[in-house]
Amino acid sequence: MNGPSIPTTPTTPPADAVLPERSPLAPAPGTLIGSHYDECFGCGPHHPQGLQLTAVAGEHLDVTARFTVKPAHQGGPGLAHGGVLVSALDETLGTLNWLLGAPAVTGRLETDFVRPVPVDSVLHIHARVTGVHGRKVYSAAEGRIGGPDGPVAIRAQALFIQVKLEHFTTHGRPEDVRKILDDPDQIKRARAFEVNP
Ligand SMILES: CCCCCCCC/C=C\CCCCCCCC(=O)SCCNC(=O)CCNC(=O)[C@H](O)C(C)(C)COP(=O)(O)OP(=O)(O)OC[C@H]1O[C@@H](n2cnc3c(N)ncnc32)[C@H](O)[C@@H]1OP(=O)(O)O
Repeated sequence: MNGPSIPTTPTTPPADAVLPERSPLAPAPGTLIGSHYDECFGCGPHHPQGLQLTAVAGEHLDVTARFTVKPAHQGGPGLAHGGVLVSALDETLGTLNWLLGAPAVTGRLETDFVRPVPVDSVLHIHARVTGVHGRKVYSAAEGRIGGPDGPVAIRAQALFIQVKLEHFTTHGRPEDVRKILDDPDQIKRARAFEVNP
């Protein structure tokens, strides 16, 4: 008999997916994409144990990001933990949604670990949208070490699903949601999405 069903939806875009224009609200090419939430594990500047990843908007529907592997990120001795690297790619892929002007969450993320990443390495990440189909955003990323043109250490393909802001207000722990709603700066960032959902 068959075992439990495993989701097999591919993360490559279907033939009728489109590559939309950048949102008019997208950060200009070459500018830093600010953190979407100060306490985000991936990009929050106020998260002391977080990855504190910074991402810069590309010319098209693409971003570049840098992540420095610290001793706290070890899996094997002196080597980055694979799950931490996946988080860095997930976060970078998430920043693509600023270019599309609509919030989205990861539905599926497939990763190839190509070579080990030592502590102190800078992972140079490039991520791009590969297609949009309704609420589904298809994307891909690779992380290189030794420089932006160095060898690929990790690559991923993802499917993000666009959601309304209520996704966060409904499901988040109430005290954290309340803190955001009480912070005019954070609201401004969230509102940037609402103008062009
Ligand atoms: C004023 C408020 C202030 C708030 C401020 C906040 C602003 C923040 C802004 C931006 C934050 C970005 C944060 C980035 C952080 C990095 C990214 C992450 O790590 S995100 C966390 C990890 N991901 C999750 O926690 C998702 C958990 N899953 C879900 O919530 C649902 O399953 C969801 C939304 C993904 C889908 O649920 P459905 O009910 O909306 O939609 P259905 O109908 O199930 O799916 C739509 C289509 O997508 C496919 N799909 C869904 N999940 C799939 C999967 N896992 N694999 C393959 N296909 C999937 C389905 O087959 C369907 O396809 P067909 O339209 O029928 O062709």
